[in-house]
Amino acid sequence: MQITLDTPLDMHLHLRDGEMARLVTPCSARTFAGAVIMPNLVPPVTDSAAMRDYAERILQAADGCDFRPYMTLFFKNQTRQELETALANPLFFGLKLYPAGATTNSEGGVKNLGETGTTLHLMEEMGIPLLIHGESHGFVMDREQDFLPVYRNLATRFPKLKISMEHITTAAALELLDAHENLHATVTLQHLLITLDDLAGGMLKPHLFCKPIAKRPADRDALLQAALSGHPKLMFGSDSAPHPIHKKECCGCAAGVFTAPFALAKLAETFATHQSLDNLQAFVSGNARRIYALTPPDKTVTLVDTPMTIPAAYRGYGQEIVPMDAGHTIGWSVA
Ligand SMILES: NC(=O)N[C@@H](CC(=O)O)C(=O)O
Ligand SMILES: [Zn+2]
Ligand SMILES: [Zn+2]
Repeated sequence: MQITLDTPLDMHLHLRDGEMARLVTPCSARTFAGAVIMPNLVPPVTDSAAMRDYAERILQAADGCDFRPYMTLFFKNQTRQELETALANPLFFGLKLYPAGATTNSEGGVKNLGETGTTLHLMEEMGIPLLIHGESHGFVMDREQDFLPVYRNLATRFPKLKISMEHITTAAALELLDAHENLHATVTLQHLLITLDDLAGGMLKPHLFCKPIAKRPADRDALLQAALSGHPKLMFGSDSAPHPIHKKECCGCAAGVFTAPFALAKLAETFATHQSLDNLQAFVSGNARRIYALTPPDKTVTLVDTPMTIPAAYRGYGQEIVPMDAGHTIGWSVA
């Protein structure tokens, strides 16, 4: 069996910077035609000059692969002038809103959602998408569900604003997705496959630890069914989020799961297992292209049911990253 995908897109990706970016960027750029690049560097990418320079470093690191970085700015109540400057860069995609402290490198995020209205109005008027890490500061298993009223409120107050609920992990978020025309969502590979049990039900698995935390079997099953069915508002966003091994295998494990190099192969295996290969194109590209009218570079990738073993670690440029399912064999690979 095999499948050829047109212009695969990763709608939520962390490429980091410096040596780490040099190691991980090709892992995505080899198979994806483009990706939405998250701005949570230290310091975060808040202005157009930083965004332009970061895009340049990413293109350098892509090492000749035809790969479009769809750049985001870290939400900071940007002014009309700042948004106009961003829009002048053809690689600019949208603003990413992090509640302060919700996840890795988000300390500079939004402290008071009540103060975001002016920028959100401008974004609605200018057609700039809003991407949100939607978690409260409540109990860890409830953080996404707690945040759903915020999504509902924003979707209602700004009906023309395209809002993406990033990396959804609950059946409740899927329900909300269907309730508002201007809500869209990304979902990761790991949240289609694992539950909290895989992370913490036995020996603790730091390489499966991310935010939002993996949830219940019923949530995982609902997300998987939605993806397999080619749900038109659900897009693949790996949230591939590399951390050096010493930040994961330690006391105080950083949140983030690294999946970029084999994400498409694992998705093909998953969709094939559930006789849903026909819907993979929509999930990894078609939905995103339609929702955002994207025109990524022409690129196809063929996946075949030839097994591959996920490496124990990815090494280079003085970096070492342990991926999800290190050392496991999966049934599909890139041809
Ligand atoms: N998902 C994660 O657990 N971590 C991401 C940040 C994020 O997407 O929330 C990271 O940058 O490491
Ligand atoms: Zn996030
Ligand atoms: Zn992320």
